[in-house]
Amino acid sequence: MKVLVTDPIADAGIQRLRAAGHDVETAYDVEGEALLDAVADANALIVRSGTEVTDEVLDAATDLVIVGRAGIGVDNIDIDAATEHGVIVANAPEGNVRAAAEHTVAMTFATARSIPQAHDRLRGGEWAKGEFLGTELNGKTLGIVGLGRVGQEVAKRLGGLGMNLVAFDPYISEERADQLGADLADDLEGCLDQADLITIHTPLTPETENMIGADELATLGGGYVVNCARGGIIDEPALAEAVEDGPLKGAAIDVFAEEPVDPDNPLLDVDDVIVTPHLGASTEAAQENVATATADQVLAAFRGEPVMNALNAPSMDESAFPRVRPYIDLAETAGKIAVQLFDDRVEEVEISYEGDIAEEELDLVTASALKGCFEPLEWQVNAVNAPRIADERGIDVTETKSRSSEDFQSLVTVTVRNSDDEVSVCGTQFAGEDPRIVRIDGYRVDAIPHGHMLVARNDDVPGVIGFIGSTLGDHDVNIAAMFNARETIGGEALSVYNLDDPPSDEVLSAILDDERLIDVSYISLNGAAEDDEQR
Ligand SMILES: NC(=O)C1=CN([C@@H]2O[C@H](COP(=O)(O)OP(=O)(O)OC[C@H]3O[C@@H](n4cnc5c(N)ncnc54)[C@H](O)[C@@H]3O)[C@@H](O)[C@H]2O)C=CC1
Ligand SMILES: O=C(O)C(=O)COP(=O)(O)O
Repeated sequence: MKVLVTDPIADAGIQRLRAAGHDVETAYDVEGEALLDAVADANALIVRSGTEVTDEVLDAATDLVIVGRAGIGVDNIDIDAATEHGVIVANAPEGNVRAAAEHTVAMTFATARSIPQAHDRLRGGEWAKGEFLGTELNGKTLGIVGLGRVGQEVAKRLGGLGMNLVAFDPYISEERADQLGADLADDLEGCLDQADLITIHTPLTPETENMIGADELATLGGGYVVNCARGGIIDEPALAEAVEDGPLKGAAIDVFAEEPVDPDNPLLDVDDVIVTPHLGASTEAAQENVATATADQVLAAFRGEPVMNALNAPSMDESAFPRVRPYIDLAETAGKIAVQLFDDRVEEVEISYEGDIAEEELDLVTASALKGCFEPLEWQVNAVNAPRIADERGIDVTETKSRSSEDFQSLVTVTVRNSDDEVSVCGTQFAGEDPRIVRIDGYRVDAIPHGHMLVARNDDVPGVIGFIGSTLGDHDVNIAAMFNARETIGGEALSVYNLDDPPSDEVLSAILDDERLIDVSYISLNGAAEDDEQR
């Protein structure tokens, strides 16, 4: 597989991918047409904040399985478009949290004591001791906007250095804030009102974009602003003005609405605004952590395993994966068989789990069943976009679970239906990952779900199985295995055949022409392309 890396990541991540046998190509600072060319044959794309992963990039990347973000913020990735394209987006939400928190603490002290400004003056030969009277942080109130992973680490550190804490985060519990010794403000204004210094730790979203403007800065009064989260959350010209002309004493900014920052950005022109070029995550430890975590997610995606930090695909607990894995393929297969037997417009898909499997977290299995249902319809589908495709096409999806199962340890049933009809296909795993289809529409069968299958429904009269066998034989199609089931003697019967080759349309109509046959369906469990080739 080819992995394209378009922002610098630690070598440890690249080595991990190469050690697993993949080609890793680095193309830093590519944009426009060059980026579109570079991604054209990539199976994975690894980025940091420097690459805009747009709909256009995803369109060009026809073989892409995953976009790995070696870091936290994903505002540079069009996740909706990735989902449409069936591409997983995964970030590395843990590895650089401490680095970002430490940089925030460093920036807080640097602005409160004007360290960069004093440094510059001294380097310029001036002993300006009398001009820098800083703010002591001990006993002052820190307002934390966004009390997530980084915000909480900042709370621990600056709380430990004697600051009082007030936080605004509508999505965090009072209890968690209490544990950190922070008062939870009811709204942003309440937080700004109490704070001597605010630090921003939210993601950049439509909700947080420009959430700190001139009015909010006026509410903060004569304090400081630190932003090591994302540019675009604070209105930059308003901040520059509030520091330059009052009321703010200073600001420390690591991130900008546009990066690399435009030299004309007003923040670069104000003495009491100190700046760093998006360095929050730039420590050796953080970079090694996020690069290896991202490489692991790419490897999991290549192996078809759940991607732990996927933002647009079902993920699961690593320890549960071995128990669930056999059912991922089985559900897909049951979906493929059900939809090919149904042969009508699908309005509803029901996935039922019975027995031990019902105890597990099954989002991934359900997504896989949907993939199976939609793939024979030749929709571009995978487990990432299958739930969305169902939603967009108005197909109702229901999942049911029952801890008890009559005959088997675990059963997965996929039922496709519309208001006129339905087909259900039920599968299990025998010991050692031996998948079987054990029921089709209530008929008890024991079919190996593999390759080319023929499912016939016929009157239960003598000679039908022989007729089907000889018709297939006359056309050079060999039967590898078969299973027959019936409702009542002389009623209706259903037989399932595993074939070595796909039957031509001619054989199928020769079989169906016989009046004893009610229905014959050829089920391909290969890809359509593979099938066409064999035909
Ligand atoms: N400067 C740098 O190099 C780095 C920057 N970051 C950035 O730091 C920020 C925080 O990262 P994490 O703590 O890991 O994210 P997180 O997702 O753990 O926490 C974000 C918090 O913001 C809260 N939030 C969301 N909308 C809000 C709103 N409208 N008002 C108040 N709170 C809101 C959420 O409830 C959540 O608790 C992100 O923007 C991330 O990209 C992270 C690492 C390095
Ligand atoms: O992880 C994040 O959100 C960061 O902002 C770090 O960005 P970077 O990987 O240094 O471009």
